[in-house]
Amino acid sequence: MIKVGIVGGTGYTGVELLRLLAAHPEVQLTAITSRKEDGLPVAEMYPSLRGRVDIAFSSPDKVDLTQCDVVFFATPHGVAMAQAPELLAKGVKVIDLAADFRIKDRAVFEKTYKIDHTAPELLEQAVYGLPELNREDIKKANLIANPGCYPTTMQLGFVPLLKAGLIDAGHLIADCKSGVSGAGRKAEIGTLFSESSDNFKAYGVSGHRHTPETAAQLQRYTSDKVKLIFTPHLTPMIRGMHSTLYARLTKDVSNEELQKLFEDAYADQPFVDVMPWGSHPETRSTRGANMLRLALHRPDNGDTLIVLVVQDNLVKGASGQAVQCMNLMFGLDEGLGLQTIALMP
Ligand SMILES: NC(=O)C1=CN([C@@H]2O[C@H](COP(=O)(O)OP(=O)(O)OC[C@H]3O[C@@H](n4cnc5c(N)ncnc54)[C@H](OP(=O)(O)O)[C@@H]3O)[C@@H](O)[C@H]2O)C=CC1
Ligand SMILES: CC(=O)N[C@@H](CCC(=O)OP(=O)(O)O)C(=O)O
Repeated sequence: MIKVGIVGGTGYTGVELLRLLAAHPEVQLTAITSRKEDGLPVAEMYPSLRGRVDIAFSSPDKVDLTQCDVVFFATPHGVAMAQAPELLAKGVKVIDLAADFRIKDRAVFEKTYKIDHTAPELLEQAVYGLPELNREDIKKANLIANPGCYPTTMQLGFVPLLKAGLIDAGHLIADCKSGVSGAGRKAEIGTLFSESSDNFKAYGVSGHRHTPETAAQLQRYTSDKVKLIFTPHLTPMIRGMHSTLYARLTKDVSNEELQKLFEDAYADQPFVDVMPWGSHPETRSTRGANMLRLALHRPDNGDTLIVLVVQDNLVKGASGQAVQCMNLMFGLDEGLGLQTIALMP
């Protein structure tokens, strides 16, 4: 059994990790932290876990995480970088759901997140945890930088086109919508029911921290300079993400060839579903499931290709992806514990 620790277990990605790991046949939940809820049984805070999770939260200063084989950080940016060096030195693998190790360039990280990096020596060894693009490196990794939720949709939608050299890398547009759980469980005015439930708005239009992360990753797949315009929106649903990606085709290519490109790219990827040409993927077709669905459109057969991408921000966009990485790191079947089908209706 893999002994698992979770730092930041009271938040949304933390409880989603618990839901997935409680059903995982190879995992023994060993430690879970909360700064405020020391001693509180997890199932008392989250009755959804009654009868399935029988440990209590511990204050981070009381828990010995070095007894774990792997520790997930479901914490705000800046927490994992403080603890990862010691854990790694003691042979504990680390999976960070925040951004501490996502951007290799320290200066870009510090400018984007406005915090000093306290473990820059680990940036090089950290592996970006997107299994569909980095599977072999993830298998060998000790430190995983789990991708952001929006970046997962943008990369899996744009990369096959960039790799094939079919689109203008300097003109990528991503118009993305997230459910409110994407902002986490902490209290904030913008996520109050009366602010977000009957409302729809863009945010971060002149610059969001996921733009440099995504652009740097996309750049790995083309020698042309990537220019990405990314506009996130907050949409009145709890879970779910819908990204509409626009790319300008630069080669003479048929719709059938484009569809085949995506089908071939994801043929052996259990958690990416390429839907029939012209489909309209719905966020609810992924709710609770570790699944990303996408579909292609080309209005008037012109030179603009549209890729529609949906996922559950908390599963394929965060905790499910993290468990997928854990499975790979420990030589397990990649899909272990991740077979839940989306809830309908
Ligand atoms: N929500 C989403 O859809 C996604 C989130 N992410 C990323 O995952 C991470 C967690 O997000 P989310 O679960 O939504 O956030 P939440 O705000 O819901 O939870 C954050 C958790 O971190 C703990 N925490 C906060 N500060 C510290 C600290 N200094 N030391 C130790 N623990 C701390 C809190 O617990 P307590 O106060 O009890 O100690 C809480 O359990 C973030 O970095 C986020 O950006 C990534 C992809 C998607
Ligand atoms: C709706 C909402 O607020 N979403 C968050 C993104 C959540 C996420 O994936 O982000 P990180 O792991 O990079 O923090 C935001 O835009 O800040």
